[in-house]
Amino acid sequence: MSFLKLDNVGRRFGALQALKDISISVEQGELRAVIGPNGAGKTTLFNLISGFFPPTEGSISFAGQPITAVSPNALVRRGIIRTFQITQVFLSLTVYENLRVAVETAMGLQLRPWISRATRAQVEAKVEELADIIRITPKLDRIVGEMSHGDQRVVEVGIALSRHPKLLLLDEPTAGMGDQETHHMTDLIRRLNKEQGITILFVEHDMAIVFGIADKITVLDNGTMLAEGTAAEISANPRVQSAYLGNALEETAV
Ligand SMILES: Nc1ncnc2c1ncn2[C@@H]1O[C@H](COP(=O)(O)OP(=O)(O)OP(=O)(O)O)[C@@H](O)[C@H]1O
Repeated sequence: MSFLKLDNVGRRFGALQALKDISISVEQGELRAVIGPNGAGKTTLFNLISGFFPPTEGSISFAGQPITAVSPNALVRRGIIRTFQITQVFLSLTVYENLRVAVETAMGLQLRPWISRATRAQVEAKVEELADIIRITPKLDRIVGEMSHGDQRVVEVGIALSRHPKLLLLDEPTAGMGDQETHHMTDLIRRLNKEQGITILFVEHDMAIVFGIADKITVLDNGTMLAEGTAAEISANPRVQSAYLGNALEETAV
């Protein structure tokens, strides 16, 4: 059984057919990249999966349950987390404080006037665990607003993790990052998938990253699904080459 399944999904905005006849199956534990030129429909696809708006055609299921018309908040509770959706990075707070607020919120503690010492210790342990996973421990006392863009996005991922995602949707996770930050984020994505077992769908323009880490790649073009397959299959697909990859493939020498 597919973990995430889209059956003939389409989305119209008035006269514009932004997505048409999209059928995708993602297995549990998969690391799936979604690629395509600007306007191909990648963000629209994420909006549909995360419940921002429903498809105008077709159906979506997750973990065997239909989710076609389920609200974003209900989907978060079911484990579908899109980074910005729950990302409330407080720029004036430290990394530690941001993670602590996220953990307290996830544990339903935010409205409690008083938290026991045992619960406080539990929160602290969880914050330290998250910091360790995202490799931010040395920067826990830094004010988030004073950190680099790359570090801020890593903190966002840490906050997303506090909600125990089963399916994590990352929209251009390395956009605007330098080499070192890109490497950190790419390594984080891979570890979340391989070590934490989180199924991940990510939109990415950097083909070296896509071909380097994705188990499978879905290629969208002009609202339709052009191809789906492993890196080797996609790089050998003539339709993909002519529609999108072209020189990018030669440059990464896949
Ligand atoms: N809410 C909306 N209302 C109207 N049109 C929309 C809406 N969202 C997306 N579109 C249109 O749907 C098409 C697909 O857009 P989408 O943002 O999904 O593409 P994309 O692949 O994410 O592009 P990019 O790589 O530039 O982010 C575009 O023509 C866009 O203008």
